[in-house]
Amino acid sequence: MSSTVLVFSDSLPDDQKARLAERYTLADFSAYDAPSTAPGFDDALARARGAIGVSMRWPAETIERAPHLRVLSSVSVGVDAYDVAALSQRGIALGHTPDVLTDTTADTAMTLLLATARRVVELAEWVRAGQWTAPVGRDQFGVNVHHKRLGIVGMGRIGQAIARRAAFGFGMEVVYHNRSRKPEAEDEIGLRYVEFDELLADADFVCVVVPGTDDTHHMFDEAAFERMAPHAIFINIARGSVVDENALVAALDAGGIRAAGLDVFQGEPIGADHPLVGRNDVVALPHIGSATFETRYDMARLAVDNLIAGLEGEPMPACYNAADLEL
Ligand SMILES: NC(=O)C1=CN([C@@H]2O[C@H](COP(=O)(O)OP(=O)(O)OC[C@H]3O[C@@H](n4cnc5c(N)ncnc54)[C@H](OP(=O)(O)O)[C@@H]3O)[C@@H](O)[C@H]2O)C=CC1
Ligand SMILES: O=C(O)C(=O)CO
Repeated sequence: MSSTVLVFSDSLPDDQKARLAERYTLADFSAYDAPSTAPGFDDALARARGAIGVSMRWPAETIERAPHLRVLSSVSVGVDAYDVAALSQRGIALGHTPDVLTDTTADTAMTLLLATARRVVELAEWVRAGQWTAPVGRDQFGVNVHHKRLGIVGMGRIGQAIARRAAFGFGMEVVYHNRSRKPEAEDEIGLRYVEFDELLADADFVCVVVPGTDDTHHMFDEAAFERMAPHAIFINIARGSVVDENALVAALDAGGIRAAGLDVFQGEPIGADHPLVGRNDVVALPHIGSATFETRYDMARLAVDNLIAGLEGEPMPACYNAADLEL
């Protein structure tokens, strides 16, 4: 009898799903927005040897109800939705999708930088509302991006891709803060390492691209926003959990920072009544960092590669907890 694979989101194109279907019995919950409450989910979880998808939380309690699970393959690079310790303890491999989304996510960060600085969304809406009745003046001016100082918090794969775009494309001075120094990136891109507080105080743009973990939870709190300059623009392409959203609203309201460009929020999806939506000093996007046809396809293919390799006992191309499993 073939192994059961649980598909828990609508993230696999047909050809990639077919690669799984020809090897395994699929328990396919991709039609459900909330698969974990769908009829038959608990039975499928109890049978599954593999699971693949994104945007569903896997706390220890869910993992416990999957006694046969060997491989959990996420169609994302971030693994904050999974209890990694509980997976590793059970010897379950966690696949993820680094690298294939790096450039696309960096492009989205630059989009937010430009959109906030040049007030693109606000002014496009202004045109659409028929308010462009005379040449623009100071009321419509933005601020320059080129040759300004960008502070990046989190100099990993995506942080470095953003830094290259900013330094080589826009002539920006890039400073960074990270858990560990990145000497090669410093040399290649011309980066300068600074302490977190110095970065906050001196940057014209602050962009965060760390993973969502206990350590990074509310890294951007009231004190962090207070250290930033009133002209500074804050960009979050990482996870909503890194920001205390009440503190961000307060900083914007008080003129403590100029604007924010946000791709991610604490509780996604958010509604039109969210305090960070509907204001001209915020560009709010629906978590589209990696959301292009090409990149989402590449992510799905890598996630399927991970799942098949893991279930067939071969090395997975990208196993997040490989080091834990070797212990
Ligand atoms: N908006 C979107 O659609 C997307 C969002 N993301 C988010 O971006 C994150 C980063 O992705 P990626 O660049 O590929 O990951 P990487 O692991 O390559 O980079 C993360 C960096 O953050 C650093 N870091 C981790 N914790 C801390 C901390 N407490 N303080 C300072 N630095 C820290 C790491 O340091 P060190 O090198 O020392 O380990 C690492 O350099 C993902 O985890 C995901 O949450 C990713 C893709 C799309
Ligand atoms: O991969 C991730 O972690 C995302 O947030 C979406 O691509």
